[in-house]
Amino acid sequence: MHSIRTYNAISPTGLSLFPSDSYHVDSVVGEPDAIMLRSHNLHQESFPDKVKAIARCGAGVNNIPIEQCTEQGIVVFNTPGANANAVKELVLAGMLMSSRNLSTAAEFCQNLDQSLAIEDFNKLVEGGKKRFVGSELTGKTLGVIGLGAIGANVAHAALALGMKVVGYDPVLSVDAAWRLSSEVERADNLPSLLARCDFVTVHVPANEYTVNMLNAENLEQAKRGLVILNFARGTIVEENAIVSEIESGRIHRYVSDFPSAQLMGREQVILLPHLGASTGEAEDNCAQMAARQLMDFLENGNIKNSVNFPEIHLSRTEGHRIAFANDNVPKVLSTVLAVLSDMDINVIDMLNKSRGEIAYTILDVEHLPTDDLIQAIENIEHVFHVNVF
Ligand SMILES: NC(=O)c1ccc[n+]([C@@H]2O[C@H](COP(=O)([O-])OP(=O)(O)OC[C@H]3O[C@@H](n4cnc5c(N)ncnc54)[C@H](O)[C@@H]3O)[C@@H](O)[C@H]2O)c1
Ligand SMILES: O=C(O)[C@H](O)COP(=O)(O)O
Repeated sequence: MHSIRTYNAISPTGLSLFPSDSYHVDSVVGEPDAIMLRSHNLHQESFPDKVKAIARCGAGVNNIPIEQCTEQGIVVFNTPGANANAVKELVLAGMLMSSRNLSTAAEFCQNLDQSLAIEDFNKLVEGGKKRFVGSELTGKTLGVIGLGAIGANVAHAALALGMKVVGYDPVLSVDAAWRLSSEVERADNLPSLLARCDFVTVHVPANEYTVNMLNAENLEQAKRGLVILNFARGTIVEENAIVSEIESGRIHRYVSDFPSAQLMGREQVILLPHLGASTGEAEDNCAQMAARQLMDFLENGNIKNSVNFPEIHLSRTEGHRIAFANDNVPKVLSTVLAVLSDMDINVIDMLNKSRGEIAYTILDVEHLPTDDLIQAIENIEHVFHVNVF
């Protein structure tokens, strides 16, 4: 029986994929084999030795101590692209809310004097509307920072609306580059992107390289009337700089999914309660993908969409499976194979992959591995987390 501890509201569509006769899934499991979560912060928590994997139902993994997990041999998964459409739609909503002044216009209507006679009421409506005259998206320029799953979706939707799109992503993967329309122009740096855009949207992960990526220095180069959209993480945009450029009139609107006390109460700021991935469809997609990845790992040792371990898939053979992780240094695999050879154990199939400082091997052997064999592999220097499937 595998036990999975959950945090946050995870879609039942995903949780129901775990067969109840072989999985115990609950929010109160004390010593789980794996953890499944959304934005719950794990940074202050320690993980019992039994924990083998953590699955983030979503994209951002800044709530998980990845380095600590890697040291403990815990495989961390996320679900790339599973909520990208939901975020794209909210970015479009944010652009429309800003360009047509929708939040202030809607608030104006909610506060109209209901006691007025119908003619006076209508006069107020018609008279008031000139305060909210907006502009159209077609023909405007959108800057997209980070052209991964969400950024590419947003870029393509903006092109379809007749906008020009400029992208900035110096670490774009080859796969992501293949998916991107050739109509997306490339900016070499942030100041040049900011200088020519009417809207700028950020879609990069929160990490040490992206803290305050939009800041006082580069926002000084921005075109007047700029709308900035932040559906990535609060830390990516320097709030003090946003506030001062709002006060200078350079920034027309700041739309953020990450509210803070400093941003509240300003007409030019539209705040949402981290709603980007909160659609039924995205929650289902993320939970299903996370559940499938966890099951394939816990049952077969295969790894797909991990942020700290190599991708690896070995189809099951008739044999018995052993998988182990080790420091990515010479001679570990040959030592393991020598142990098998000394014990007269025949290897049917094998796959070894590495990623940075971690190596991971799946071995299918002819006979059921004994405790002595597992102990012998565990005793080899640099090997950690040996599992039998
Ligand atoms: N608001 C929400 O609810 C919500 C939902 C999903 C994702 N997110 C956030 O959005 C982020 C992006 O999600 P995604 O699914 O597009 O991820 P992704 O991994 O598909 O794309 C991220 C892109 O950022 C690029 N990048 C990384 N560092 C960069 C840098 N320093 N400069 C420029 N580009 C850089 C990468 O090359 C990649 O193309 C997530 O990490 C998460 O924090 C928020
Ligand atoms: O990184 C993500 O996928 C989003 O921020 C979604 O977070 P949530 O699952 O807590 O809504």
